[in-house]
Amino acid sequence: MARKPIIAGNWKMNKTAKEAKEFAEAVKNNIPSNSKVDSVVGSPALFLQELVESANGTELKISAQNCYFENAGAFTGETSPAALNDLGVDYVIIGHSERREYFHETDEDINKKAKAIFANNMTPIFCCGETLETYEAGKTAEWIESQITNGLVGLSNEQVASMVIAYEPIWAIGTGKSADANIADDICGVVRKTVEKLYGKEVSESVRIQYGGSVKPENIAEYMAKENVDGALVGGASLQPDSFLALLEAVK
Ligand SMILES: O=C(CO)COP(=O)(O)O
Repeated sequence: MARKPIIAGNWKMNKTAKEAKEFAEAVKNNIPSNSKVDSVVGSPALFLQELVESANGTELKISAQNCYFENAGAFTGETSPAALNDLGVDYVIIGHSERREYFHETDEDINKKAKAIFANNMTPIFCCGETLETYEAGKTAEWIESQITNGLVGLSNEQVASMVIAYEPIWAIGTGKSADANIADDICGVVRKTVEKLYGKEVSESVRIQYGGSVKPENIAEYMAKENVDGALVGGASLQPDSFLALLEAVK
């Protein structure tokens, strides 16, 4: 079964409401309408409602960048997955290395979030990736295996088959130092093998795996040409409409 490419922008903590709206207006009707690629924008929670309304009926899908694992209650400052689903959000990015590092999220938290996202009919974009130290020590494969094993525990075959996993080496995020496409393919292959070991071949052939880390319009084609890379999770180069659209156009 051919996997449909998926390009997701991760705006991180950027833009104002006005800028977010301008982006959606500029992009939503210019997405290649051949359905060759799923196009997603990951926005701060503040602008999700505006973006969902603006993108309604178009090819542009909207993602949150995080959520909590409970639907409601005394959790000051958190975002409810039930409320995200109610807004019309389709995807939620979880386990980004910035959240793991600055907000101390553990594999266990991320696993609970994955379950809560599925329970609320949305799709997780589950991030994994290693530090430069782990990479240089030659321990990337075992690190990724452990993040996947712990992060996906208890999910059903059907859920894992339908989700998106983003491999983002921390040393390539926002550094301009992207991982070589062969390295990205190798580690995305480790992700797929790990999924196969845990959930079987049918699931591993369905799950979509993105590479992330200094992807831009000029280099995205190199990654997309690789067997195990089904898309990209893009930070800086997803912020401007022209650049975001160029990423989509580059997917053949
Ligand atoms: O962290 C990333 C996307 O989630 C990658 O960010 P950059 O594309 O800015 O390197």
